[in-house]
Amino acid sequence: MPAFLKLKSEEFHEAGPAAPSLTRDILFEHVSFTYPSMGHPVLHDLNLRIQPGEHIALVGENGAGKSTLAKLLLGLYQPDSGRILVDGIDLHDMQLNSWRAKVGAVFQDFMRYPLSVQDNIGLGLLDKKDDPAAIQQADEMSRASEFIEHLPQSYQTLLGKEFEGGHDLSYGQWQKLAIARAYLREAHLLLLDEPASALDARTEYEVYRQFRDVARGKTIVLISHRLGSARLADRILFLHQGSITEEGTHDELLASNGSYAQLYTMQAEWYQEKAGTAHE
Ligand SMILES: Nc1ncnc2c1ncn2[C@@H]1O[C@H](COP(=O)(O)OP(=O)(O)OP(=O)(O)O)[C@@H](O)[C@H]1O
Repeated sequence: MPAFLKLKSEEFHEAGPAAPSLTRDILFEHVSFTYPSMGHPVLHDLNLRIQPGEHIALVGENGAGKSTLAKLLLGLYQPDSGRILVDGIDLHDMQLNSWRAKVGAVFQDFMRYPLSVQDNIGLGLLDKKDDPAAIQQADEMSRASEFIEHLPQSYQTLLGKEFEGGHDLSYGQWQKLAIARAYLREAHLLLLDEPASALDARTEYEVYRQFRDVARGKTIVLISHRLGSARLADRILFLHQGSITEEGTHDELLASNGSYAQLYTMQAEWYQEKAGTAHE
């Protein structure tokens, strides 16, 4: 069972209106959220409008609330106060299954299914599961095809340590399959929470760039600590202790010389130093 279904709270609605067929507009209105085990809110009075087809990057330090925001958007948790509207419909009142069917999500704790490569990618997509052309396109986009070609039975290779003869993959290879699976869903909204953290910075950048190019017209929310990938987004939101403290394009945020600019400069210097020592 996918991780996000396990997280699902019992109190969510399965009645109510279905998710709109075309996601036009996502609106966070004064959203606050507190985990029951925490004494203070993780998100405070957050206001955010995501335009249709917009590519958003959510960045900020560890614990700023980025994943929590993504989970609220998926309907895994409900705000304590405020509301999240999709095309004007409160997520709380919507049939969550129909909403999730329109969202392709890759979380840090993505699932690894003890199935063949092909089934791992096409899982739950009856129309796509046996469509090799669609699967191959998704793999090329996620760069999964590079290692699949070298597996003993290519797409039919059985994955997972659970099976005798099952082939295990590296974390980064599993991650590429999860990205391919999300791409194949033809979702209106793609929610990518550190989808490529196990990949090196250059591969992450390439995967995200390709994803962005093929996903034109779809809304993308990317969470990444690598600001080199985040800079490809139409708009970057910098989260600090549960509030959006800076927002704009990469160039605008650099020009404003705030926390984003500092973090970006630090990362750029780090990569330059690393490249320098590699050449010594
Ligand atoms: N299930 C949970 N129960 C209780 N507290 C949680 C839970 N998930 C996250 N938190 C806490 O909420 C805060 C925000 O966490 P969140 O994962 O949203 O941050 P983040 O910005 O995505 O961080 P990171 O960059 O490290 O992934 C943190 O203090 C975290 O410890």
